[in-house]
Amino acid sequence: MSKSHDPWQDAMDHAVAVARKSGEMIREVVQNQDQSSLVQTKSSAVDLVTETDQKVERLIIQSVKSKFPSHRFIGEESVSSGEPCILTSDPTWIIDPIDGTTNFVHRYPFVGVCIGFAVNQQVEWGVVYSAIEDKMFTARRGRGAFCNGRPLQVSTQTDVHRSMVATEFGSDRDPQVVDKIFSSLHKVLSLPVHGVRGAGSAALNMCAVARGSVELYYETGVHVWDIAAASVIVTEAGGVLRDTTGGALDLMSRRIVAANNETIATRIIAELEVYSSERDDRAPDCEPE
Ligand SMILES: Nc1ncnc2c1ncn2[C@@H]1O[C@H](CO)[C@@H](O)[C@H]1OP(=O)(O)O
Ligand SMILES: [Mg+2]
Ligand SMILES: [Mg+2]
Repeated sequence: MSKSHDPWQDAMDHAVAVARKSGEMIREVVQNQDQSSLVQTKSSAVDLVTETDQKVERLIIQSVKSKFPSHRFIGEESVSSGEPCILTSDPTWIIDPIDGTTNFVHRYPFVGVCIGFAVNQQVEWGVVYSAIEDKMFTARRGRGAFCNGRPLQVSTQTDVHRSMVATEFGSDRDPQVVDKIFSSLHKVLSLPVHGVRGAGSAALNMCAVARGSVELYYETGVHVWDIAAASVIVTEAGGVLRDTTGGALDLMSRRIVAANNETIATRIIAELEVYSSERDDRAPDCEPE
């Protein structure tokens, strides 16, 4: 695919520019304002949102709309305020303005601005900007994955006992869910693996797989905006994507495994508890009372 024939390159260039601008806004707030008293909660007492999440999402959507008026959007904060979360075959920007809001609020330095772009329900490119670290992760389908312009490659490790695994505790504190999280964690740790880490951002955990820092990342409860942009970064770096059931990844299913290769993916998936969160694309009319 030559650059001149890529219909989506302009959109990707725009995403890189607006992600950088968003990152500047985020850094400004982290350096100059205390967010701890300004947070609001969403789905649970520990699912946080700030004015900056909303401002950054508005900045991204407004700038894209003026340049690409026919494109659609799925944005974390727009969905939160009632917009639909349906991926059609139209060109769609999938946005998480701050992935790692809890980190942002606590000044823990891993927050990602995530912008993915799907056409015919396939992610064409993804941009994840780690704003505090100033690392721009990018990937275009078929053209490789990069961090600040340098190519990314997953780890070549196939021995699970020499692997490092990333996961998160999520925002659901239902005791049954917490039990399942700890059951999986117990089994994975006891394999044993070298270590378990979590950046506090689904997207940055996936970028850690892409750059070979961890062999695998798994989680249940993620949303499409957490994983869409980073999904193509993982595959273009040579990695694989799965559902925690072992089947193909479904962006709307709230479950993900991103791994360096099939061997590690299969071995870890065998240890994971499979459970479900409500799908992202559930029809609002079908919601239970
Ligand atoms: N208390 C919490 N701890 C960890 N992740 C949380 C969380 N609340 C929400 N999340 C979201 O869940 C994702 C997967 O763990 C994170 O990337 C994060 O995305 P967010 O910051 O965009 O909300
Ligand atoms: Mg997120
Ligand atoms: Mg977010």
